[in-house]
Amino acid sequence: MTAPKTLYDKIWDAHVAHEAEDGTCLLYIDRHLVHEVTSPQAFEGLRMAHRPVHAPDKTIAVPDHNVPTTLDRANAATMTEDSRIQVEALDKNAKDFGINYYPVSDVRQGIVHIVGPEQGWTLPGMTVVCGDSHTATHGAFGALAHGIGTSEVEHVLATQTLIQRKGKNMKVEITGKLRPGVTAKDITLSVIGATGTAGGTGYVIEYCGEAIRDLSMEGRMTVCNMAIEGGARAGLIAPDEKTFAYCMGRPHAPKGAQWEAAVAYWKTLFTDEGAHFDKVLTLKGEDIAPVVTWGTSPEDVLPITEVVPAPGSFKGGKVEAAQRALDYMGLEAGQKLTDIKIDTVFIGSCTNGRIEDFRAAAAILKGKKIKDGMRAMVVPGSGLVRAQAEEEGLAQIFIDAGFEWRLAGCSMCLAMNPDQLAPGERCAATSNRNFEGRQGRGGRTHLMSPAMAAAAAITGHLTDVREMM
Ligand SMILES: CC(C)[C@H](C(=O)O)[C@@H](O)C(=O)O
Ligand code: SF4
Repeated sequence: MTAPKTLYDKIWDAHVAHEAEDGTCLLYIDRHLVHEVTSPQAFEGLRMAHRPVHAPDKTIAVPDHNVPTTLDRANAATMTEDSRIQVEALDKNAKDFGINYYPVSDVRQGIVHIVGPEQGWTLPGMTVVCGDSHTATHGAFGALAHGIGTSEVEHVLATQTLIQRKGKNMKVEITGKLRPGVTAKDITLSVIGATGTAGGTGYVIEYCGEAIRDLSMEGRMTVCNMAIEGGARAGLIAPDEKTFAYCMGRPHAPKGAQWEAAVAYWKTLFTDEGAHFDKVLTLKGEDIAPVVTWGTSPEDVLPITEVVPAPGSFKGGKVEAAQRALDYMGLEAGQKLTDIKIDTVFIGSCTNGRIEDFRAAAAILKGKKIKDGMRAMVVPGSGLVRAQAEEEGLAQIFIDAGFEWRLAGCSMCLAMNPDQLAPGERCAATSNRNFEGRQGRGGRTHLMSPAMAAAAAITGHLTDVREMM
C-alpha cells in the first residue's frame, strides 16, 4: 500500500520531470500565463538566445496592470510612456512568438487571473505559473499555481519547466456555515489575521471544510487569491462537482470523450484519509465576521464591530509597526472602525472582480445613492464579466447609484495605471494589498468584501453591511 498523499503531493508527484540529489526538482508546467509587467526581459532573453517559446499553445498572454480602464483607452495618449512601452512590448512578443493573446481591444481581455479560468485554460490537476504573486488564485480549481519571477518566466518560456523545491503541507479548515453578510473575502482575511503574513511561509495551503465546500468557484478564487498574503507558496482547494460544472463548456476545456476522461482523473484529486499535514489551522465558519483592515498589512484586520487597536496591545517588534501604520493611516487608537470616513471606493481586482462580487455589491446598492462627493468605481475583472454584469442589469444599478462603470484591468488595485489615490485619500477597496502607497503615494487603503465596500459607499464611512441587509 502506498502512503496516503495530500492533494499537493498528488499534483506535485504527477509533474516532477526530474529530481536532483539535493531535492531540487524540475516541474512540468501545464499553463504559463503572462502579463506585460514581468515578461519583457524574459522575451528579450529568448530573442538574444535565438530560442522559440517551447510550448506556445500552453502560453497565454494578456495586458492588465498598465491598461487604463476608461472608455477612451484605445487612445495611446491615455497611458504614460512606461505603461505604453510595456503593453506594446507584449503585443509584439505575443505576435512574434505565436502565443495565445487577448489584446486590449478583445472583449476577453482582463486581469490574467480572471481570464485564465474564464477561458478554461486553468483546469484541475494542472501546474499553472505566472510572473505574478496572485497566481495562487488558480488553486481554487485544484491546480498547483505558483507565482514566479521574471528569470523564471524566461525559463518556463524556454523549457516549459520550473525549478522548484517541494513545500510543506498546511491545512486550513473552515468548519460549519458562514453567517449572513460574511463572504469568502472575510474568510481569507480572517485566516491571515489568525496566522499573520508569515504564517504560511514555506507551505502550500489546502483550504477545506464545509464553509469552503459551500463557496462558489468565484468565492474559492477569492480565498486562494490571498494565500500569498498569508505567506504561502500556493493555495489549493480540492475540485468537486462545482469545479467541473464551472469548467464544462469553457473554450479551452476538453470536450467529449476527453472531457469524460479528464473528469475521471480530476475525481482522484483529493487528500487521502490520514495524509500528513505539517501545520493545521481550524476556524469556525460561525465565528467569522465581516472584517476590514485598519493598518498597512493584510494581517491588520478586525471585525467591523471593533475599534482601532492600541499599538501597545501588540507584542515585541509589532508595537512600532502598529504605531507607524496608525500614523500613515491617520487613525487614533480606540476609534470605532465604523467612524472611519472614506472618500473613495474601489470594487474590482483579481480578488473581487468577478460576477458574484458584483452581484453582492449591487444587492446592497440597488435603489440607493452613494454619499455626496464620493468617488466610486466598479472595475470588471474581464470584458466578459463586464458584458455579463450589463446583461444582468448590475451595471445599471452601479451607474444609478453614482459609480463609474469601467473597462477591465487591475485599475486601482495598484498604482501602475491612471486609477490612483491622491495623498491622504482614503479608500474602501476590495483588492488584496494595503501597504503604504499601494494605491498611490500617500493613499490609504482599507481592504474588505464587495458588499462591505458597497455599504461604505452609501454611508461615507466604514459600515457593518449586516445593518443594510
Ligand atoms: C506587477 C506584479 C508583478 C505584482 C505581483 O506580482 O503581485 C502585482 O500583480 C501585484 O499585485 O502587486
Ligand atoms: S488585480 Fe491587483 S493583485 Fe491582481 S494581478 Fe492586478 S495588481 Fe496584482
